[in-house]
Amino acid sequence: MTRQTRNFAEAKHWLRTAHTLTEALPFMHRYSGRTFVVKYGGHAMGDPELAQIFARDIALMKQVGINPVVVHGGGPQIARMLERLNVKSDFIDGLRVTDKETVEVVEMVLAGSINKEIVTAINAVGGTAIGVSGKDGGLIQAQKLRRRVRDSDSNIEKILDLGFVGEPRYVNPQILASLETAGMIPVIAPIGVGPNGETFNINADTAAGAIASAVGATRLLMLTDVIGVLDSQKELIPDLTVQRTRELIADGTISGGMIPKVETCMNAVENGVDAAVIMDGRVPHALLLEAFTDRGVGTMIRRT
Ligand SMILES: Nc1ncnc2c1ncn2[C@@H]1O[C@H](COP(=O)(O)OP(=O)(O)O)[C@@H](O)[C@H]1O
Ligand SMILES: CC(=O)N[C@@H](CCC(=O)OP(=O)(O)O)C(=O)O
Repeated sequence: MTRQTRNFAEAKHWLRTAHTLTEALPFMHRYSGRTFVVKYGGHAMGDPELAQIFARDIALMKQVGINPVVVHGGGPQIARMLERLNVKSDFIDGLRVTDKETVEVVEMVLAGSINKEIVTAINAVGGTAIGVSGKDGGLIQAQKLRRRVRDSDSNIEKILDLGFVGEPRYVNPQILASLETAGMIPVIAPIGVGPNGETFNINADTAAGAIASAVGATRLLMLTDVIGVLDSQKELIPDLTVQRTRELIADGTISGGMIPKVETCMNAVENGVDAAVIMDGRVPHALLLEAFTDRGVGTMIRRT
């Protein structure tokens, strides 16, 4: 690249670039040494160009002193593999009913191909990423998810059986601290290990929330394929408190797949995470905009 600036337009472009860099400096200071847990959803990782930008942003965060921890999903990718293998799959309340055969496929796709793709992409742009599943080092110790539901006909409460769907019981922060000390970026597949060595399929949002709380993250960033939480007029809500979020669930403004997402965020901010942001993973460099500018993107949820 030549160091000569050829004309006025070019000079203006470089000045803007310099301005952006100086604008980022206070944020780099503020977040140096802090942990950002980034949930990278299966829908957000569909586009190869965006996947490369994501990898670059994660490597850059690490380079400037933030400690990024990536927790990935892969719902659509699991669905494709199950279809190829002719295994039927159902969802209840946004969670995949997971029998023995399904959990093997889930682990293969999440801890195998997807995890290594993300690791390879980050390493290709100069980061040092290490792929782990919740089984490695006992990182995510899980138990069978027990969710109470009320039968609409009999009005009797029962426990929903989703098979090998798990919920985190304990996240071992030591493993992540060791990787941080060694300058490595953890890339975590949301697979948990049970008390008897069972494999559990954990919703990636839930896993990211539990990890963020366990390490006392400064931010939990949830990359999805909507711009954030929308109000009843379908406009973006930039900021929410836990109380306001509960009201929006109660009045039906927040519904469907957004409910477990905001619940994860509320849980995280009530358990030591400074703030959680639901943001659009389809926007190039959404992570950098959130971390290094005062024009955050998406919806930020705080405790109060
Ligand atoms: N108030 C709301 N604001 C934004 N999205 C909402 C809202 N209520 C329901 N949703 C739905 O939640 C979906 C996001 O959840 P989901 O599809 O489970 O995300 P992911 O696959 O990234 O985990 C949106 O696509 C939208 O259809
Ligand atoms: C229990 C459960 O539903 N697990 C999810 C795990 C992957 C995931 O959560 O991926 P996304 O973030 O891309 O949706 C599943 O089997 O699809």
